[in-house]
Amino acid sequence: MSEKSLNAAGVSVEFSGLRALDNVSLTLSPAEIVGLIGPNGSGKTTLINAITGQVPLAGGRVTIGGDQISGLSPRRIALKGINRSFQIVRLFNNMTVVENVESSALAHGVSLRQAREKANTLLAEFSLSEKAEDLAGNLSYGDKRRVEIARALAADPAFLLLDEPAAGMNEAESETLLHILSELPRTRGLGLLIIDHDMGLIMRLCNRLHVLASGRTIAEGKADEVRKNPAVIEAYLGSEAANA
Ligand SMILES: Nc1ncnc2c1ncn2[C@@H]1O[C@H](COP(=O)(O)OP(=O)(O)OP(=O)(O)O)[C@@H](O)[C@H]1O
Repeated sequence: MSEKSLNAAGVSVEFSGLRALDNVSLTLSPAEIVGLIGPNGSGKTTLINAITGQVPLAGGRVTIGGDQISGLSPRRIALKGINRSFQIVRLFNNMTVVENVESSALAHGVSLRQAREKANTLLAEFSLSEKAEDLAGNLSYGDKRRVEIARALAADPAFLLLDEPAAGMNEAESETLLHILSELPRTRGLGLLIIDHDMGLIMRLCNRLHVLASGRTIAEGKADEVRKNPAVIEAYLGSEAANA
């Protein structure tokens, strides 16, 4: 378990002259859950892409415990302890559920036996044991999402960055997911960064919020305070959410 924080400092990203992120700074500590929110196109996914090395930085740096990771390949960054999920689920549909989770552990250098053990433990934790031998492609949407998170955890990350993990889930599925995610900081000392448009889920899960609008940070801090911030209400939340 890492006691080091993940730190994005003054991060900027440009796409053909468009500044998608402008001087954004965010810290994620072990065992905390931060919600990354903002209107469509405000730069949330781009910030995850910048941290995980999927897009190059036009400015700033990303460090873990002071060691620079920006500039490394996505694979090297993953090996430093950062894992992520995508807006659209990415699984090996023709492999079984247990093979999907196992392959992620194997890619991080454990033996086949250890990988199988780890996969089985994770599937039990995620109430997916009964589906271990099912083809991943045949699962319901909510189950696929959970397998994706189990896959990410099989790599034993110190930080997990989730891009709209509850998108497309029904109420029961998102309730199960919320329960699983809320336990991770305590059980694994994991730092979680979560993008989601479901403010109910975000408010129940997150200790802190970071709000982007047009690629810039417009507010950050304790969830209760941020949701009352007039700039946030104007840019994003609407008075309804602020009163929730
Ligand atoms: N690969 C890319 N090439 C060009 N422009 C991009 C690319 N990725 C993102 N953008 C642009 O950068 C801006 C930020 O996009 P991003 O996907 O990070 O926003 P977001 O806050 O995650 O949005 P949403 O809530 O809709 O997922 C948008 O204007 C988007 O069109």
